[in-house]
Amino acid sequence: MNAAATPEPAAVEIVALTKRYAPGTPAAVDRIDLRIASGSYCCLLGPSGCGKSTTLRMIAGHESVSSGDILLDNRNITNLPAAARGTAMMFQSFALFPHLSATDNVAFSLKMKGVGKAERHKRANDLLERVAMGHLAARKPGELSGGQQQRVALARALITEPRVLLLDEPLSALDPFLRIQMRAELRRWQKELGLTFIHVTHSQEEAMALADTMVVMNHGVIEQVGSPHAVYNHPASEFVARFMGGHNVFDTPAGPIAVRNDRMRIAAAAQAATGGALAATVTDVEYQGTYVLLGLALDGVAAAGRQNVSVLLSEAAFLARPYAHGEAVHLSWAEADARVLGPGAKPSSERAPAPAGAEAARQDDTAVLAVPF
Ligand SMILES: Nc1ncnc2c1ncn2[C@@H]1O[C@H](COP(=O)(O)OP(=O)(O)OP(=O)(O)O)[C@@H](O)[C@H]1O
Repeated sequence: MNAAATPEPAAVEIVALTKRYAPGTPAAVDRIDLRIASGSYCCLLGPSGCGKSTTLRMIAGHESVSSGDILLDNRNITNLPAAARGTAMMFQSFALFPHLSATDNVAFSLKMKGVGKAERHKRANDLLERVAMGHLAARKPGELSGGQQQRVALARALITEPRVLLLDEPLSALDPFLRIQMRAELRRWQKELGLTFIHVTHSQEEAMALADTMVVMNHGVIEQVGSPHAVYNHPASEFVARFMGGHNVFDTPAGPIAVRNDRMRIAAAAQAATGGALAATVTDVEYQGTYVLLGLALDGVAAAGRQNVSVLLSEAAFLARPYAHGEAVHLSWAEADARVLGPGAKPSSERAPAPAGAEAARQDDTAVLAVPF
């Protein structure tokens, strides 16, 4: 790649994409449809085994497709070899050659293509300059920090002039501090390069920090697609609300609802208005600095798995009225903060007609005193 030139980003379209590893087994990826905007940062997110890496590998051409299509700027790349697709992959472990310098690692694919030494070294060093690694170009991977290795891995992926960069858990080999630092760098590079990035992660926090578009997957299907703000504020299903965290799910006569834990209203049991607020007991008080996280158990609720509720208070609110372990309280929320949850996506074999709207926010701000059943 000419370090000064930025290739046009490409839009990726996935149509009814399916992967079944063996006949008779459930599909690892089950008829998913997705359009990823050109020049955007897309995160595929979901629990282990949900099919996100399989999806990425099919886009990369490292895994065959059982059925469906993958288009890159309207060009059907489904059956093209990996090297002919216009994609490049950056792996979790960076997969650098330990015996080669940073320059030779980056230049490797050009060498395979028969590009002369002077030319390939120039292009590799230009790219290393671009990721602020020019001064360490002669070092081998073992002489570089994790973050520096990641920059070399990025330069190596970019040397093939990809239109789309595919990143498979690119931060998970780094320690937590470096992970946050490199996350910011990835985002900056994506904006600077203007490329389409598709990044697989199991971390909600990472996806929220990076993505223009989040794709939440479960059991081989897509549960929800949207901006981090949209997904966090309007989870489409109970799975998304629980997987994203920071939400409580309650059963109500109208169906399950989600309420963000920072939108919960809490009052001492003695002060609460009678009639309907949920009685609960504080089971845990966790100081988090800016916030204090209260863990609570609902009183007298039989439904397994939904008894535990969390409430996030600002430090100031908590200091103004500290709650103590074992204290009896009442919980409620404004109706505008309740999100009605749809049934969630199902694998195509079980798929029912589209769920009803996922959100039932109202304009009024009256407290709902919903009672679980
Ligand atoms: N090579 C394979 N052969 C058979 N089954 C596979 C293979 N690779 C993955 N699977 C299965 O396909 C499903 C999806 O796996 P995949 O690796 O795509 O999930 P993932 O969401 O990326 O999970 P993780 O975060 O653990 O990597 C899982 O049930 C997995 O066991």
